[in-house]
Amino acid sequence: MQALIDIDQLDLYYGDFQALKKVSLDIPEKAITAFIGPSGCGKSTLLRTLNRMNDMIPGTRIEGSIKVSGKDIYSSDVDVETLRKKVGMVFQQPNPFPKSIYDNVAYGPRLHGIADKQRLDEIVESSLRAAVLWDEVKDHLKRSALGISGGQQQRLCIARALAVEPDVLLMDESTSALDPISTLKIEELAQELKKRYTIVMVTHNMHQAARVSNQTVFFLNGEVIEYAETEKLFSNPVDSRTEDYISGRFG
Ligand SMILES: Nc1ncnc2c1ncn2[C@@H]1O[C@H](COP(=O)(O)OP(=O)(O)OP(=O)(O)O)[C@@H](O)[C@H]1O
Repeated sequence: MQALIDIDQLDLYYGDFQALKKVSLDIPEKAITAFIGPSGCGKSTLLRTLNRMNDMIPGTRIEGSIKVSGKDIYSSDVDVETLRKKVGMVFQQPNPFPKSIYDNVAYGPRLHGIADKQRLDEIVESSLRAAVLWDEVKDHLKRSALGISGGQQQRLCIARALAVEPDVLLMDESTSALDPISTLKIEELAQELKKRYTIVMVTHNMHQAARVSNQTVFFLNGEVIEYAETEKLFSNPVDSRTEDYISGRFG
Protein backbone atom coordinates (compact mmCIF):
# COMPACT_ATOMS: atom_id res chain seq x y z
CA MET A 1 0.00 0.00 0.00
CA GLN A 2 1.17 3.49 -0.81
CA ALA A 3 1.78 6.00 2.00
CA LEU A 4 -0.49 9.02 1.78
CA ILE A 5 0.84 10.69 4.92
CA ASP A 6 4.53 10.77 5.65
CA ILE A 7 5.53 11.99 9.11
CA ASP A 8 9.23 12.49 9.57
CA GLN A 9 11.09 13.15 12.84
CA LEU A 10 8.24 15.17 14.26
CA ASP A 11 8.72 16.97 17.56
CA LEU A 12 5.89 19.00 19.07
CA TYR A 13 6.17 21.33 22.03
CA TYR A 14 3.45 22.97 24.12
CA GLY A 15 5.60 25.80 25.49
CA ASP A 16 8.46 23.99 27.25
CA PHE A 17 6.71 20.64 27.33
CA GLN A 18 7.60 18.20 24.57
CA ALA A 19 4.49 16.19 23.73
CA LEU A 20 5.79 14.38 20.63
CA LYS A 21 9.33 13.07 20.24
CA LYS A 22 10.87 12.20 16.88
CA VAL A 23 7.72 10.62 15.53
CA SER A 24 8.21 9.04 12.10
CA LEU A 25 5.34 7.17 10.46
CA ASP A 26 4.07 6.35 7.00
CA ILE A 27 0.30 6.16 6.95
CA PRO A 28 -1.02 4.16 4.00
CA GLU A 29 -3.92 5.30 1.88
CA LYS A 30 -7.35 3.68 1.86
CA ALA A 31 -6.81 1.85 5.12
CA ILE A 32 -7.55 2.45 8.79
CA THR A 33 -4.64 3.32 11.04
CA ALA A 34 -5.31 3.34 14.79
CA PHE A 35 -3.36 5.29 17.42
CA ILE A 36 -3.42 3.63 20.83
CA GLY A 37 -1.65 4.25 24.13
CA PRO A 38 -2.30 5.43 27.67
CA SER A 39 -3.85 8.78 28.46
CA GLY A 40 -1.51 11.69 27.75
CA CYS A 41 0.84 9.78 25.41
CA GLY A 42 0.23 12.22 22.54
CA LYS A 43 -2.32 10.42 20.32
CA SER A 44 -4.69 13.38 19.93
CA THR A 45 -1.78 15.80 19.61
CA LEU A 46 -0.40 13.85 16.66
CA LEU A 47 -3.84 13.53 15.08
CA ARG A 48 -4.33 17.30 15.32
CA THR A 49 -1.04 17.97 13.59
CA LEU A 50 -2.35 16.19 10.48
CA ASN A 51 -4.75 19.01 9.61
CA ARG A 52 -3.02 21.71 11.64
CA MET A 53 -5.72 21.97 14.27
CA ASN A 54 -2.86 22.50 16.72
CA ASP A 55 -2.23 25.88 15.03
CA MET A 56 -5.11 27.10 17.17
CA ILE A 57 -3.31 26.27 20.43
CA PRO A 58 -1.06 29.16 21.46
CA GLY A 59 2.54 28.28 22.30
CA THR A 60 2.63 25.18 20.10
CA ARG A 61 5.77 24.61 18.10
CA ILE A 62 6.75 21.78 15.79
CA GLU A 63 9.95 20.53 14.21
CA GLY A 64 10.25 17.87 11.56
CA SER A 65 7.87 17.42 8.66
CA ILE A 66 4.50 16.04 7.65
CA LYS A 67 3.73 15.44 4.02
CA VAL A 68 0.28 14.67 2.69
CA SER A 69 0.34 13.40 -0.91
CA GLY A 70 3.98 14.47 -1.04
CA LYS A 71 3.32 18.07 -0.02
CA ASP A 72 4.70 19.50 3.24
CA ILE A 73 1.57 20.72 5.06
CA TYR A 74 3.58 23.09 7.27
CA SER A 75 5.19 24.89 4.37
CA SER A 76 4.43 28.62 4.27
CA ASP A 77 2.46 28.45 1.02
CA VAL A 78 -0.11 25.97 2.37
CA ASP A 79 -3.64 27.28 2.70
CA VAL A 80 -4.94 25.80 5.95
CA GLU A 81 -8.59 25.91 4.86
CA THR A 82 -7.74 23.89 1.76
CA LEU A 83 -5.75 21.44 3.89
CA ARG A 84 -8.70 20.95 6.26
CA LYS A 85 -10.98 20.34 3.29
CA LYS A 86 -8.63 17.55 2.26
CA VAL A 87 -8.08 16.26 5.78
CA GLY A 88 -11.41 16.25 7.60
CA MET A 89 -11.98 15.58 11.27
CA VAL A 90 -14.65 14.04 13.49
CA PHE A 91 -14.42 14.66 17.22
CA GLN A 92 -15.19 12.78 20.41
CA GLN A 93 -18.48 14.53 21.08
CA PRO A 94 -20.83 14.85 18.12
CA ASN A 95 -20.82 18.58 17.35
CA PRO A 96 -23.47 19.34 14.73
CA PHE A 97 -24.16 23.02 14.12
CA PRO A 98 -27.48 24.30 15.51
CA LYS A 99 -28.89 24.21 11.98
CA SER A 100 -31.00 21.79 9.96
CA ILE A 101 -29.66 18.37 8.97
CA TYR A 102 -29.48 19.62 5.37
CA ASP A 103 -27.64 22.81 6.27
CA ASN A 104 -25.08 20.92 8.34
CA VAL A 105 -24.06 18.83 5.35
CA ALA A 106 -24.32 21.70 2.87
CA TYR A 107 -22.25 23.97 5.11
CA GLY A 108 -18.79 23.03 3.78
CA PRO A 109 -19.73 22.91 0.08
CA ARG A 110 -21.42 26.34 0.42
CA LEU A 111 -18.33 27.69 2.16
CA HIS A 112 -16.30 26.48 -0.80
CA GLY A 113 -18.56 28.33 -3.22
CA ILE A 114 -21.22 25.83 -4.31
CA ALA A 115 -24.56 27.65 -4.47
CA ASP A 116 -26.55 25.66 -7.04
CA LYS A 117 -29.52 24.08 -5.24
CA GLN A 118 -29.58 20.90 -7.32
CA ARG A 119 -25.85 20.35 -6.86
CA LEU A 120 -26.18 20.90 -3.11
CA ASP A 121 -29.12 18.46 -2.97
CA GLU A 122 -26.95 15.85 -4.68
CA ILE A 123 -24.04 16.41 -2.31
CA VAL A 124 -26.28 16.27 0.77
CA GLU A 125 -27.86 13.02 -0.39
CA SER A 126 -24.63 11.31 -1.41
CA SER A 127 -22.86 12.37 1.80
CA LEU A 128 -25.72 11.19 4.00
CA ARG A 129 -25.83 7.92 2.05
CA ALA A 130 -22.07 7.47 2.48
CA ALA A 131 -22.51 8.01 6.23
CA VAL A 132 -25.36 5.46 6.24
CA LEU A 133 -27.79 8.04 7.60
CA TRP A 134 -29.90 8.88 4.54
CA ASP A 135 -32.71 6.40 5.15
CA GLU A 136 -33.15 7.61 8.72
CA VAL A 137 -33.31 11.34 7.94
CA LYS A 138 -34.38 11.74 4.31
CA ASP A 139 -37.95 12.70 5.22
CA HIS A 140 -36.98 15.45 7.65
CA LEU A 141 -33.88 17.12 6.29
CA LYS A 142 -35.16 20.50 7.41
CA ARG A 143 -35.37 19.46 11.06
CA SER A 144 -32.75 20.58 13.54
CA ALA A 145 -29.66 18.40 13.72
CA LEU A 146 -29.80 18.79 17.48
CA GLY A 147 -33.00 16.74 17.60
CA ILE A 148 -31.54 13.43 16.38
CA SER A 149 -29.79 10.83 18.57
CA GLY A 150 -26.12 11.07 19.53
CA GLY A 151 -25.21 8.20 17.19
CA GLN A 152 -27.09 9.83 14.34
CA GLN A 153 -25.43 13.17 15.13
CA GLN A 154 -22.03 11.52 14.91
CA ARG A 155 -22.87 10.01 11.51
CA LEU A 156 -24.13 13.46 10.49
CA CYS A 157 -20.74 14.91 11.47
CA ILE A 158 -19.11 12.24 9.30
CA ALA A 159 -21.46 13.19 6.42
CA ARG A 160 -20.55 16.85 6.97
CA ALA A 161 -16.86 15.96 6.74
CA LEU A 162 -17.40 13.84 3.60
CA ALA A 163 -19.41 16.57 1.85
CA VAL A 164 -16.23 18.48 0.94
CA GLU A 165 -14.65 15.36 -0.59
CA PRO A 166 -11.69 14.85 1.72
CA ASP A 167 -8.93 12.31 1.14
CA VAL A 168 -8.37 11.72 4.83
CA LEU A 169 -10.76 11.39 7.73
CA LEU A 170 -9.35 11.89 11.23
CA MET A 171 -11.46 10.35 13.99
CA ASP A 172 -10.60 11.42 17.52
CA GLU A 173 -12.25 8.88 19.83
CA SER A 174 -15.33 9.33 17.72
CA THR A 175 -17.32 6.57 19.37
CA SER A 176 -16.38 7.10 23.01
CA ALA A 177 -19.52 9.16 23.74
CA LEU A 178 -21.82 6.64 22.02
CA ASP A 179 -23.78 3.56 23.11
CA PRO A 180 -22.60 0.11 21.91
CA ILE A 181 -25.05 -0.09 18.99
CA SER A 182 -24.16 3.37 17.68
CA THR A 183 -20.49 2.48 18.16
CA LEU A 184 -20.91 -0.63 16.06
CA LYS A 185 -22.60 1.37 13.32
CA ILE A 186 -19.70 3.82 13.18
CA GLU A 187 -17.21 0.94 13.12
CA GLU A 188 -19.09 -0.70 10.23
CA LEU A 189 -19.24 2.66 8.52
CA ALA A 190 -15.47 3.09 8.90
CA GLN A 191 -14.98 -0.29 7.18
CA GLU A 192 -17.01 0.96 4.23
CA LEU A 193 -15.34 4.37 4.15
CA LYS A 194 -11.82 2.99 4.05
CA LYS A 195 -12.50 1.79 0.51
CA ARG A 196 -12.52 5.44 -0.53
CA TYR A 197 -10.78 7.35 2.24
CA THR A 198 -7.70 7.13 4.39
CA ILE A 199 -8.79 6.93 8.01
CA VAL A 200 -6.71 7.69 11.07
CA MET A 201 -8.39 7.03 14.39
CA VAL A 202 -7.45 7.65 17.98
CA THR A 203 -9.07 5.16 20.28
CA HIS A 204 -8.91 4.33 23.95
CA ASN A 205 -10.54 1.05 23.19
CA MET A 206 -8.02 -1.60 22.24
CA HIS A 207 -10.76 -3.98 21.17
CA GLN A 208 -11.94 -1.35 18.74
CA ALA A 209 -8.44 -0.89 17.33
CA ALA A 210 -8.10 -4.66 16.99
CA ARG A 211 -11.55 -4.97 15.34
CA VAL A 212 -11.42 -2.19 12.81
CA SER A 213 -7.91 -1.05 11.97
CA ASN A 214 -5.39 -2.34 9.45
CA GLN A 215 -2.35 -0.83 11.19
CA THR A 216 -1.89 0.13 14.80
CA VAL A 217 0.59 2.56 16.32
CA PHE A 218 1.34 2.25 20.03
CA PHE A 219 2.54 5.44 21.74
CA LEU A 220 4.10 6.05 25.11
CA ASN A 221 5.20 9.43 26.47
CA GLY A 222 5.11 11.07 23.05
CA GLU A 223 7.11 8.36 21.30
CA VAL A 224 6.14 5.67 18.84
CA ILE A 225 6.96 2.40 20.57
CA GLU A 226 5.63 0.06 17.93
CA TYR A 227 3.91 0.33 14.57
CA ALA A 228 2.70 -2.79 12.82
CA GLU A 229 -0.14 -4.54 11.07
CA THR A 230 -2.92 -4.64 13.65
CA GLU A 231 -3.10 -8.41 13.75
CA LYS A 232 0.64 -8.67 14.28
CA LEU A 233 0.79 -5.95 16.92
CA PHE A 234 -1.95 -7.55 19.00
CA SER A 235 -0.88 -11.17 18.55
CA ASN A 236 2.86 -10.88 18.50
CA PRO A 237 4.18 -7.51 19.70
CA VAL A 238 7.89 -6.96 19.47
CA ASP A 239 8.29 -4.52 22.37
CA SER A 240 7.58 -5.65 25.93
CA ARG A 241 5.91 -2.27 26.65
CA THR A 242 3.40 -2.93 23.85
CA GLU A 243 2.74 -6.34 25.29
CA ASP A 244 2.25 -4.91 28.79
CA TYR A 245 -0.19 -2.34 27.46
CA ILE A 246 -2.29 -4.63 25.28
CA SER A 247 -2.48 -7.23 28.00
CA GLY A 248 -3.84 -4.57 30.37
CA ARG A 249 -0.84 -4.40 32.69
CA PHE A 250 -0.90 -0.59 32.58
CA GLY A 251 -2.78 2.35 31.11
N1 LIG B 1 -3.07 22.56 24.86
C1 LIG B 1 -2.15 21.94 25.59
N2 LIG B 1 -1.27 22.65 26.31
C2 LIG B 1 -0.33 22.03 27.06
N3 LIG B 1 -0.18 20.68 27.14
C3 LIG B 1 -1.04 19.93 26.44
C4 LIG B 1 -2.07 20.51 25.63
N4 LIG B 1 -2.76 19.50 25.07
C5 LIG B 1 -2.19 18.36 25.49
N5 LIG B 1 -1.16 18.61 26.32
C6 LIG B 1 -0.28 17.63 26.96
O1 LIG B 1 0.37 16.89 25.94
C7 LIG B 1 0.42 15.50 26.28
C8 LIG B 1 -0.27 14.70 25.20
O2 LIG B 1 -1.68 15.01 25.24
P1 LIG B 1 -2.72 14.34 24.24
O3 LIG B 1 -4.04 14.93 24.53
O4 LIG B 1 -2.20 14.40 22.87
O5 LIG B 1 -2.66 12.83 24.73
P2 LIG B 1 -3.64 11.62 24.39
O6 LIG B 1 -2.77 10.44 24.24
O7 LIG B 1 -4.53 11.98 23.26
O8 LIG B 1 -4.47 11.53 25.74
P3 LIG B 1 -5.98 11.10 26.00
O9 LIG B 1 -6.04 9.66 25.61
O10 LIG B 1 -6.14 11.30 27.48
O11 LIG B 1 -6.85 11.98 25.17
C9 LIG B 1 -0.22 15.38 27.66
O12 LIG B 1 0.80 15.40 28.62
C10 LIG B 1 -1.08 16.60 27.76
O13 LIG B 1 -1.23 17.02 29.09
